[in-house]
Amino acid sequence: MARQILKLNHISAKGLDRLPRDDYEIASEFTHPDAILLRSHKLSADDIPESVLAVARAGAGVNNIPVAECSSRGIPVFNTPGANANAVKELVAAGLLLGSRGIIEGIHYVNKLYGMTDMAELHRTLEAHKKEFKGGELVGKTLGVVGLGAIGSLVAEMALTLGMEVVGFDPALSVEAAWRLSSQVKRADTLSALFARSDYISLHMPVLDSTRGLVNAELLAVIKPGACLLNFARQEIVNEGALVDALNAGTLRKYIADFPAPQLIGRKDVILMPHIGASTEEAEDNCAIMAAEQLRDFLENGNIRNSVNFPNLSLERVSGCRLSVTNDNVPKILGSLLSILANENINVIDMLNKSRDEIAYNLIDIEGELTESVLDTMRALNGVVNVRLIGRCA
Ligand SMILES: NC(=O)c1ccc[n+]([C@@H]2O[C@H](COP(=O)([O-])OP(=O)(O)OC[C@H]3O[C@@H](n4cnc5c(N)ncnc54)[C@H](O)[C@@H]3O)[C@@H](O)[C@H]2O)c1
Ligand SMILES: O=C(O)[C@H](O)COP(=O)(O)O
Repeated sequence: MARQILKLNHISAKGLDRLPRDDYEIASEFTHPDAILLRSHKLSADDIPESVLAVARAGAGVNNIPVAECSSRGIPVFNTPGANANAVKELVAAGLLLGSRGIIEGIHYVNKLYGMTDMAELHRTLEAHKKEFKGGELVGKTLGVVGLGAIGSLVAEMALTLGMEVVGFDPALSVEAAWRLSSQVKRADTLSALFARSDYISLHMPVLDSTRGLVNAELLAVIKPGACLLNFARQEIVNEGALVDALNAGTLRKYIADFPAPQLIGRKDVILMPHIGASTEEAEDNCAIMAAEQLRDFLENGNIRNSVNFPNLSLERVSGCRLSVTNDNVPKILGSLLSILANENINVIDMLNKSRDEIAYNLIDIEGELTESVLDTMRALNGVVNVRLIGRCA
């Protein structure tokens, strides 16, 4: 029977093609879907039917998904790290230019001259007014990059090529991300230090309990006067009241963001875009392909790549018959599972077990006949969250 994928956003056809239609049905409504594929759709725990085995986010941020609830139900949540990073980097480059030059104001001014038909008069008018749109250059200015992951590291690199000084802050920098980073990126010891010395600040961290409202009145009070803040990460990271106060006080010269909010729209010192950081053909294809492939590998093999709540784990198939078991990360459960199999004379020919926080996940390749009642015995074990039989047993 074909697996059913509930698709809650537009997903690029190139990604959906990775789920062959003979084996997968894809639609925006199913009562008992096997998995959910989405982008920024706000998913609540109540919207996830019991049948769902996995949730795949074609994109980076997972703050629209109830990840903790998924973890307690044994549902891995996947995302696509880095797949849209270049698209965001390019928009940040545009943001830096919009923040340094009178480009938007200049374009508005020219549009207002619609109907001026005399070329000489048009020329005179433009030349007389262009001083109103003078800007500054980026070269030699300092960009502070907050969060040096997939996007932040590309933004840092891009700014260096524009001749900017780059200072970075990331308290949880992974070793892999550190290797990617140019040695020219200077390290700020604290966020306040970064805010105090940067002419431009670009945010590139996820929304977490630790980052929600992180850019607050205290931080904005130490910002270098006349600095420009770019937010292509998430609105929730910036305290809106404190932001408006800093703009009104003139300490923050400009706010450029991908997340419009009612009290920011229409301000001269704010440039807002409609959450288009990842809206390029290339990024949409990359994210959709990665999400679909990860989902398929999980549904067909139990392998886990790029999950935000489960351990990453991949085991080559040596038999047609595989068990995937999710359990609480406590002692003795794996032993009990293996005893049940041994008592049934079922041979384990390969297995892998990994844990992450409170979750342990196992792939167990077996030989022998496995009945539904054995599976139920395993499911009934204290601490076992779910047991799935993948493939057919002999
Ligand atoms: N505007 C858009 O369309 C768009 C597109 C993609 C991603 N995003 C947002 O950008 C975020 C980052 O994406 P990414 O692909 O670079 O993710 P990533 O996981 O590769 O990098 C995030 C980095 O933030 C760091 N970090 C965590 N807490 C921090 C803190 N308190 N201070 C500083 N750094 C901290 C992490 O250590 C990590 O290195 C996403 O979570 C998403 O919210 C927006
Ligand atoms: O976190 C992300 O990947 C971005 O915010 C992109 O969101 P989107 O897929 O809805 O454009």
